[in-house]
Amino acid sequence: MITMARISQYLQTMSLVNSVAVVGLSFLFLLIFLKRIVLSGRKMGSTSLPTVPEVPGLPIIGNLLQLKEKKPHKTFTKWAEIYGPVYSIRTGASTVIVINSPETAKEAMVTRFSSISTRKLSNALKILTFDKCMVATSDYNEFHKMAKRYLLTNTLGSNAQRRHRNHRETMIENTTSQLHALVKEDPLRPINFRKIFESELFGLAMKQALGKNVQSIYVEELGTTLSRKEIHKVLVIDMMEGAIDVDWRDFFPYLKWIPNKSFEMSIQQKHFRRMALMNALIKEQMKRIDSGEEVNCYLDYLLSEAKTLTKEQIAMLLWETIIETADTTLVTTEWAMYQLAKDSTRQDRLYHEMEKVCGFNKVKEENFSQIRYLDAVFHETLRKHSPAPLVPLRYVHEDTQIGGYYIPAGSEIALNIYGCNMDKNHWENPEEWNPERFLDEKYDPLDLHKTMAFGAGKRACAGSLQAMLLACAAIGRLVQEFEWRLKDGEEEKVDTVGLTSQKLHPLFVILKPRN
Ligand code: HEM
Repeated sequence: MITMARISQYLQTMSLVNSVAVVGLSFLFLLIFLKRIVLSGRKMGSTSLPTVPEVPGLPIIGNLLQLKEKKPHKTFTKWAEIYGPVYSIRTGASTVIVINSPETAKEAMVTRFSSISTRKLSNALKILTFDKCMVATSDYNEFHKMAKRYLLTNTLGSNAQRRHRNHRETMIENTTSQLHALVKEDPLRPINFRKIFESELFGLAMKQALGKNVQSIYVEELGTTLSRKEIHKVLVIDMMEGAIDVDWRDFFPYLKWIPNKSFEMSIQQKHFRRMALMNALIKEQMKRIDSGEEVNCYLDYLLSEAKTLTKEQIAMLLWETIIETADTTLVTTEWAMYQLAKDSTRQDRLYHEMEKVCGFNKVKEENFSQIRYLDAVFHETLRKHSPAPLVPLRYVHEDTQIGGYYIPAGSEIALNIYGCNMDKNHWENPEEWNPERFLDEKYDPLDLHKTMAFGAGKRACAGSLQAMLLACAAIGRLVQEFEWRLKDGEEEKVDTVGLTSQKLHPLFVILKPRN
């Protein structure tokens, strides 16, 4: 009986095992079948294409250790020589497709834009951009379109730039007269060019945004009065530093439940101080507006036109124009003056070409299109010293293809503008600063996109016109007024720092006024 019972139990177990096995096997076959269908479906679409080459890395952390030094654009460019213009890396849990040639970058930014129009922000940038509440970091949505329209209409479009011309002229006059005063004091003393230009540029940024070049302000939420220098630090310097702060949880989102207190406190504090200061600056200007005094500036425009925006959104959009004006144009102008001070032959050439067009008159914006060499100096500086070397990461929200490779949804895209502008297949001797390359007939003097410096497509730089007008006016006038020479030992100081390619060491020059 016992044996029979055991046999029967055995048979029952076996039949259960069999049933489970049959169900299991059927499920497995179903999975294989479904996978085949999915794959064959993909084959018809983008996945008949090869996957991108991978840069070998380590388990779990991927390529993070290889990116320790803070200039990933340079590492990416070196890898492009080994793996080609499109390759993938792993930063912890994320796969990032890095694009390094002008052709593939244009394909990504223009042709494939609809599949990669959203942003992937680091934890620091999520806080500092008030969760994408800026034109430059928002996704391509209704907010973006509305905010960009406001920005172009009041500040950055060509009509708006015409209306702001007086600010540019004042800025250039102030810069040159301060330089003249310093040279008069001591003709041989090296001058810190950045100190003067940075302050003047920041003044212009505040006038365009708020209608006033504020010298100091009491900030109630901070319980203190901030000087002009402190205002610049809170709105520009701290923000640029915070933007590249790394939270290790960016790379391992599955560990986001582990607190990273020191990181959070530092970023939240920067954000709090920036918002407190913006609120105080806005409040002060509201008093002006309430007293009936209107000024052509972004604040007045947003308050009268953008009724649906919240107080925080207005503060963020105003701050956006301040930081964007104050940083990249400084980077470009400082590098251009470094190159010209280093190269007296090219400096003389620029001077004489301006003389041919303007005689002894001060160079004006109307003259720019006739002075091809000025345009060439500007574009060559943008190419060699790409102020925005990496575009903030984009997110691939549907399968797509770039450069003949299959790019799966869920990847992130890093557009290496520096790599595009240094691509040996596109530029002869890319390491050389050679404005003459842009004198070639094939370049249209009015084209602001001779290099990839301003990006491309729907998200191309909205401030390219302003950047060109400011940088060319400054470069032109500075060379008309002075002979530039680098301070001894300055030539080797070519290292960069930060999110943009700012010179690590401020530019020190010896100036000789021209008669
Ligand atoms: C030499 C100076 C500058 C360079 C090299 C530069 C570079 C860039 C680049 C590469 C992008 C594209 C980002 C992307 O594709 O995601 C961009 C976007 C943008 N830039 Fe600039 N920029 C400069 C100056 C300025 C200035 C002066 C402003 C404004 C005051 C400005 C405002 C913007 C805005 C609003 C966007 C976002 C456009 C959009 O998303 O539709 N930029 N810039």
